[in-house]
Amino acid sequence: MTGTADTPRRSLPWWEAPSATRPVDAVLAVPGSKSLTNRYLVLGALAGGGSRLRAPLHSRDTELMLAAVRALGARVDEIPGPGGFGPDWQFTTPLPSGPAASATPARSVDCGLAGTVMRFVPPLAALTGGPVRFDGDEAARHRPMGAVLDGLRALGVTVDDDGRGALPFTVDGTGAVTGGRVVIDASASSQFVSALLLAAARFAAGLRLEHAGPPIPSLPHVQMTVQALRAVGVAVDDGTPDVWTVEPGAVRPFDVAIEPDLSNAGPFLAAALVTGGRVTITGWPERTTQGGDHWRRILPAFGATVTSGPGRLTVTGPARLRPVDLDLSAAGELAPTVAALAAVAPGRSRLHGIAHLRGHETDRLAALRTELTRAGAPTTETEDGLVVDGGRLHAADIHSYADHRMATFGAVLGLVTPGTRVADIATTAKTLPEFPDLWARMLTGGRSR
Ligand SMILES: O=C(O)C1=C[C@@H](OP(=O)(O)O)[C@@H](O)[C@H](O)C1
Ligand SMILES: C=C(OP(=O)(O)O)C(=O)O
Repeated sequence: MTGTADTPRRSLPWWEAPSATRPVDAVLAVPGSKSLTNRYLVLGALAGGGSRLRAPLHSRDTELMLAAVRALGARVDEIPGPGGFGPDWQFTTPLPSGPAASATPARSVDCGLAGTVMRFVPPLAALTGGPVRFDGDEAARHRPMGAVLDGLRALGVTVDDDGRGALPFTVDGTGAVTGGRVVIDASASSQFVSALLLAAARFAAGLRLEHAGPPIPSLPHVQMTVQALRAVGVAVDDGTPDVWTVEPGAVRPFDVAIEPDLSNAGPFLAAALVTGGRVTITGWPERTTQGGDHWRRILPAFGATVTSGPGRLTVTGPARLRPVDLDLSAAGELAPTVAALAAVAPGRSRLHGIAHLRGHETDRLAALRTELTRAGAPTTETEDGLVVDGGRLHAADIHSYADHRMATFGAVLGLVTPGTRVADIATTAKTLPEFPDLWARMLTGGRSR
């Protein structure tokens, strides 16, 4: 997979983005959270047998995580689930730990373009005996991960890479990790912290993790990690900012229902705003650590009305969107959808706190600047965000850079610009393979589940 903001891939099929002929009015269920699914796959590999994920997300990122924990020796069965989005996953055997019985051939983990796989799995690999080679898509080799590799080295783990602090690399586990104190700079990704915390209860001395550097982005995701660990009996102290202590101990088997992915709900909610319509997402949790819950604060800034009832969230669009000035540091993964809304809102919008998006699936600040400008919303990059002059969009061919959220960003623009095409809509399979179908259902006033 290649393509940067300035040299997008050119040979991909184009998707004719449907435009909205009337305000959308739909009630939709979205599949499970990528972030929760991949955390519980890691925790299931560390817990005793029997752990079950109900209604997990089935998508490229989660199938890659499943394949990774299986490659490391965990056994996971598929069990028919009640929902409409695929089977449950049940662990029968966790990861083997301790030294390899004899010299084992290197196992390999394909990270695809999944940040959660490339960051969360190396500490697991260190707990198993023998070498594990990690690689992924070409674009994944540009995503930062030096803090995880250096953190593991500081904890006594052997890691071989080519010195760039990125894929590909090999973790040569002895079957045990000493653990102790480690200091990292997690300003490029909250996943660096989550990665080390998730496996830490199995380190002999546990972990005292300290962050030193500019602020950590996406902090709700760290809170999600802490909460998931506590739910499976792991003692975590997060009482001091930028310091986490994890006590060594067992990870308890669990039975967990995965919440819907609230970040993936975003483009559907955005459809209500740009068409002056109404969209309800079912299964919206009352309390959650998902960054996608920030839609409740973000969408009203554009003039939308957000109401929630038991297990649902309804968004009603205004007659005309207002421009915004938003700090998205807590929920950077929402930025492409927010940028699409800013492009529709007449006037100048400013998005900040998202410098780390340069290390996401693609350099998202460059990609958004390029595509917004192409579609008639002149956009400039700042040190940590974007300035978007919205309100005068026209049809365009939107490049998606192998980035699921750039593809759904294009779909939102397409609602209000007949003739818009989006490259490689299939890239949405990273976290939402059902996207084109759900989008079509939304536009025909559909209900799902
Ligand atoms: O831990 C997680 O599940 C995630 C953390 C965030 O990463 P960053 O901190 O790199 O933004 C988020 O953007 C990503 O989509 C998922
Ligand atoms: C940044 C994202 O993904 P990843 O988990 O690959 O970092 C994302 O989904 O927006």
